[in-house]
This record gives sequence, C-alpha cells and structure tokens, in this order.
Amino acid sequence: MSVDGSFDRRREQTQAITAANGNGVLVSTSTATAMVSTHRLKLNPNTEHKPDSYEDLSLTLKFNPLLFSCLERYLPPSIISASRDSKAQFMSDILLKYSPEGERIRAQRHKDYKQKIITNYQQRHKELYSMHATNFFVPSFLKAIHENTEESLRSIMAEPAPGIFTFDMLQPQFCDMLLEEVEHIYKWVCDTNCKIMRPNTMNKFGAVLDDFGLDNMLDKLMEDFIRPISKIFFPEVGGTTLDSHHGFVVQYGLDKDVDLGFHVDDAEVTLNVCLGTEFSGGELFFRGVRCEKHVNTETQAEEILDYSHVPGRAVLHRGRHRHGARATTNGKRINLILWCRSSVFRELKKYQKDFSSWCGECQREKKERQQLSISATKEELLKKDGESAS
Ligand SMILES: O=C(O)CCC(=O)C(=O)O
Ligand SMILES: [Fe+2]
Repeated sequence: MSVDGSFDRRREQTQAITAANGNGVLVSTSTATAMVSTHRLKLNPNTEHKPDSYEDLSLTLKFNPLLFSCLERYLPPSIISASRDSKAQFMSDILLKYSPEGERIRAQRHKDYKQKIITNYQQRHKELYSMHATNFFVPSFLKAIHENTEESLRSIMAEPAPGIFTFDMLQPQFCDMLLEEVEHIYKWVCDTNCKIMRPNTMNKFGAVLDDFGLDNMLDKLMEDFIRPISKIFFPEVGGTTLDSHHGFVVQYGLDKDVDLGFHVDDAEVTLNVCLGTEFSGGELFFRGVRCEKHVNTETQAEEILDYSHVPGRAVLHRGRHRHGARATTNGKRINLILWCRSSVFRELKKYQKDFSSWCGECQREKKERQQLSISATKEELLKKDGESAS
C-alpha cells in the first residue's frame, strides 16, 4: 500500500472523475449507449440559426418533424452546419436515448449485432465457452468456494485496504487460452472489417466477451463464484442478489490505451483479473468508496491504495470504489473485467438517502453528526448539573 496523499494529486483525481462521469462511463454498458451519451446539445440556443424543415421526412423519422426543427438551435457548432441528414441522425440518437421506444430499438440493435457475431465468428477454444471450474481456477480458490465460509475465503485473500480483496484465481493455462481467444477475436474483427462495440467510453481497445458468446460462462462465473464471495463481503451493496453482468477485456500498451482515468464502475461488485502478458506499470489506484452524491469528495489518507497487477490474481471491489489505472509503460497488459450488478439493489437504492453502510463520505458525515450530538448532550447535562448545584 503506498500512502501518497498530496492534496494536489487528490484534487487532480477528483477532477478526473468529473470528466469520467461526463463522458458517460457510469452508465455505458454497450457502445450503442456510449455513443449516444457522447452526443450533447448546447444549453443555450443559437437564436440566429434558421432551422431546416423536416416535414418531408415524416415517414422516415421516428419522432415528430417539428421536434427536429425546434432542437436544431441547440445543436453544437460542429453539427449545426452539417447536412440535414447528419443533423437528423444526431438528433434521433439523442431522442431515442430518452424514449422507451429508443430503449426497445437499442436492445433489438444489440441483439442483431450479437447474432451477427455469433453466426460468423469461429471460436478458437471451445472449452472456454462453458464453465470447467477445475480447468479454469487454481485449487486454493476452488477449495475456499467449496467450503463457502468467511473463514475459508479470508484464508486465500489479502485485503490491502478496506473493501479491496485480492486472491489467486485463474490457472496460467486458462489465462493463455483466453489471451489466444482474445487475439483471435481481434484478428477476426480486423479481417472482416467488423466495427465492434468497445466495453465502455473510456476504452478505445478491448472487447466485450459477452458479445462473442462467452456470456453463459461468465454468468456462471458470477453466480457460482463471485456471488458467494460478495454475499459475505459486500452484502450492503447487493452482493447477495447479483443477477446480471457485463464481461469484457481491457488492453493496454504503448500502441493501445495507455492508462485509465479515475472513475467508478457501472457495477455493484467488480472482478478484475490480470491475464498477462508481460508489462511494467499499469497499477490500479483506489481512492475510497463513494455514493453518487459524494463521488467527487476528497480522499482520506487511509483510502489510498496502489495495487500492482499479477497475472492470474484477482482484485474484487465495490463498483463504487473510485479507481483508475496508471500508464502501462512497457509491454502489453490484458485484464478480464466482470461488472456484476443487482437489480434489487438498484431498485431499493432509489428510496434511500443515507449510504453510510458503504460510502466513506456518508460514514464520515454520520460520525460527525453523532459527535456533535454527543457534545451537545454533554453540554446540556453539565448545564443541568450546574443549575441543580447552585
Ligand atoms: O485496467 C484496469 O485494471 C482497470 C479496468 C477498470 O477499472 C475498468 O475497466 O472498469
Ligand atoms: Fe473500473
């Protein structure tokens, strides 16, 4: 654990998280969503701009043509003077994002996209596509999962900072096989000129494994392995009820993404396992767990952790644990990431305001309130004592 708490560094990272929120990484689980979330209207209209009419497109547009003419004045400068078709496309993407119909269309598009891949992509290692626990995981991990007690799980884990667990998980042969499969995916993408959806808006490289047919295996990984652990270590963020996932690989190197900005994941619990290969740098840095309201608050010294990846070794943390990855300065680093989600937790969260069971800042505020209340009570008692003595 490195304690490097300079205020400037903390502030720099706090600013970075604002940017990450701004570009939609918190909610981007597919490039379809991510692409739309980068489309922005301007806050103030350009009143001098004369909008086009879209009436003649009423049969092809999915929304009222008048809406397009009204929205035009809010288009960013780079789009406002583009062709009418480009403007219509840009505005349709934004409108679709906010309509139930848009949600349905996006889901259908994603289904078609995935179907196209599944039909055409030839798997390299078929054995990866269903769960073969004894071939995938190291014996110590299997034993602890099998025993399924806090004691057995703790015996294979390190907790270098509260709420960050690391443990040996994947067999080297499994890592190699998955790395080869990923290479095979990239080659296929390149050979077929297929435009693939990236895992989220923060990555220019990387691939969504679910889209390539690994979703069933990764679902099993979540249900039979990550959920039992999360049930014990993260019950307050829905660890017991994890019911969906987003599984992908991220790839870093000098000719790839180099680092990853400060962010929180769109997940209740995140599994991050290094697959290889050889690299220097690429440390994960953690800066405390925060709810939405407190995501940009200052880091406390005890929340600072830098972690160096080791192939085969997993890091498990709450999705709301603020983190990022430092530059990979040499070689190539590929990690398997599983964002695990709980729909029950997300539904319940809508009705809550106090997240002191997991948010570091809610906890701090609560303690402060309790201390104030204790001091006030003490003062009151002293006053009463004084009054009765006189
Ligand atoms: O590069 C890493 O190890 C971190 C990746 C990560 O945080 C993410 O993809 O959400
Ligand atoms: Fe992350």
